[in-house]
Amino acid sequence: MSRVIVALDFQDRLDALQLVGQLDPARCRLKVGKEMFTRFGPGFVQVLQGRGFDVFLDLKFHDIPNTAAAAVEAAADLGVWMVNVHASGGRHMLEACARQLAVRNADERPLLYGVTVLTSLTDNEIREIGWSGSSEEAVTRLAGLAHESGLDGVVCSAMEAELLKSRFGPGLGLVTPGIRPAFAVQGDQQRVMTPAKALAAGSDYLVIGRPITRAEDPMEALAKIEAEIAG
Ligand SMILES: O=C(O)c1cc(=O)[nH]c(=O)n1[C@@H]1O[C@H](COP(=O)(O)O)[C@@H](O)[C@H]1O
Repeated sequence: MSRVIVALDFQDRLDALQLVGQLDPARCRLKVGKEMFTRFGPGFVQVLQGRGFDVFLDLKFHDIPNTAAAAVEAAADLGVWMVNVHASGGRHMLEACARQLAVRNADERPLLYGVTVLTSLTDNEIREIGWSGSSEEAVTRLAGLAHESGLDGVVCSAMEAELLKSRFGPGLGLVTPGIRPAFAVQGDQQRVMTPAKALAAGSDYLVIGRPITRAEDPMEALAKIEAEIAG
């Protein structure tokens, strides 16, 4: 199964479905984030699932434990493959979310991932927020918290993947956005890496949006990424 997750960030439902119509569930999974979920709701996720795709519901929940756990439960009821929360929501929130899913059979619950430090943040911005240390230190701290709290993995930049795998071992899954093939522009992402380098560093899943979705020929872009990974 492919390790590519295509980020569907579209304003227009038909534009998104036109791309999805060209994609094969054996070649990628799909991510639905805040923009499309807010516009088109759970029905849109169900359409994608009906077409055979595993869906990563990327709503980055961050709230009091009771509310966050209930939101994670709603994602599980929707049947998504993966859901995420902000690891900075704290230990009690993370544990409550993990506990909420633990009552389900392993194959009947989504994977639960914790967002560490957004790939768009620089060390300067991290300091401005008030987190101590470099991005690597903040990511390691939050990944440790997520791991101890029973999450399946974390969302981080591929630049931290090697460090996290060596620190926490293969039991902590890594989803890495901020993937930029050589042919793509960096845009608002700061901590970026190419697909092949990210996998070599220890990423389990690559989240790739605009380099595919905004390419002149999205299928050609995906094929180039697959060739880079294979080669
Ligand atoms: O949780 C995420 O998926 C996420 C976390 C993060 O730190 N950085 C990040 O870019 N993302 C998401 O990954 C996608 C990246 O898209 P592109 O920058 O277009 O490849 C977007 O949908 C972001 O919302």
